[in-house]
Amino acid sequence: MSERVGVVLMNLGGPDSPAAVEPFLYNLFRDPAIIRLPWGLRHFVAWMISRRRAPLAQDIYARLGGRSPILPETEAQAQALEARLKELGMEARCVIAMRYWQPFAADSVTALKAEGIDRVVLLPLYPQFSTTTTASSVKDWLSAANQLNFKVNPVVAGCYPRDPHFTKAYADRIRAAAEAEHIDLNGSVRLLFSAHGLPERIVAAGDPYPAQIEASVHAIVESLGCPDLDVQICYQSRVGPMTWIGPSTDDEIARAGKDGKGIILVPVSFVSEHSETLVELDIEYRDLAAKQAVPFYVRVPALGIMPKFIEGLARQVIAALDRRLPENAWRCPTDMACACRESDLRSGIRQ
Ligand SMILES: C=CC1=C(C)c2cc3[nH]c(cc4nc(cc5[nH]c(cc1n2)c(C)c5CCC(=O)O)C(CCC(=O)O)=C4C)c(C)c3C=C
Ligand SMILES: [Fe+2]
Ligand SMILES: [Fe+2]
Repeated sequence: MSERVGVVLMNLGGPDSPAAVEPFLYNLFRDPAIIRLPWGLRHFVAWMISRRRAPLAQDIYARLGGRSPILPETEAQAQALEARLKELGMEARCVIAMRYWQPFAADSVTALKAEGIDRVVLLPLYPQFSTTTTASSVKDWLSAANQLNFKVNPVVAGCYPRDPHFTKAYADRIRAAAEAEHIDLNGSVRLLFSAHGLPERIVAAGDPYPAQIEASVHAIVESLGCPDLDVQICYQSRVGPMTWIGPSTDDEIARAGKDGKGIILVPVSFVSEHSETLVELDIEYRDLAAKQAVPFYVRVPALGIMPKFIEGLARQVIAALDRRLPENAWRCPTDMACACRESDLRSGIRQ
């Protein structure tokens, strides 16, 4: 009998109602990958921060009708991936595990168990590895599988910061946006590659995320093939009083205004739309760009179900299944094509 394959698409998740905002934030801040404190203190701090931040976050989600679109976007990606894998000759069941809101890892384990799945591929929808995202999601899933006595030895597909399908898909998005707005990429325009930020101390502890963001940006720019492109990486979504890596997206928007440069903004760390693209980028930063007299501000859409991107995911899945790893082993699946180091990934997963 042939093996039954399950693919788990992993993302951060988002609240599905105004009442879900505070518990979603609590789940996020009690994650040891985000707040590195002992258990009791971490839960207390998580409770405090989530209570304090909830009203502000509720206002953000109110602009999206009270809920994050990240789950429907991920469901569409799961469906598209399942269909593409089928075309490639692989019958696979694609399910979703969100890190901080439902469906949780345990829900995906229950679904796969009920279907008698015996091979599992974990597919983080984070192209660039971070201990706060990829490693946290994988650890969370392994722990749910263990608790529910689901005895499979999953393989992890990703990170894929330089995957040619992923990077060419963003290059296509940039070209399409420039064409639609009649913008000459060699003219007075700056490409702002805006990635979700990280606290500096997480990077100082060895997180390879900024290096992988740079790897993605280099590959995207290379595939655009415009030698005189004006390119800048920046980091958005700062939360709380910590020092975050920079430069910040708002500072870079102000600098573009001073330089008289229009902006094409590329949300390079995200593959779907949610509050940080639809509110932060499309409303808050657009307003800021207008205030800073930036000549134009065009935001490139996230990849969603773009066929080139889904093709890349399908290939990641197939490649991961070809690598039969020993129990609990982790190897950077992108090997030579990837900027991360195996040792960083190990410490990220095992922390
Ligand atoms: C210390 C806090 C946070 C770190 C570190 C962090 C890393 C990180 N997050 C994403 C992707 C997403 N984050 C999203 C929302 C979100 N993130 C934080 C905090 C940290 N993230 C908060 C408090 C929130 C909630 C919204 C808010 O209150 O501002 C989301 C969107 C969820 C949605 O709208 O559906 C995504 C996606 C990455 C890629 C990352 C590190 C690499
Ligand atoms: Fe975040
Ligand atoms: Fe990697």
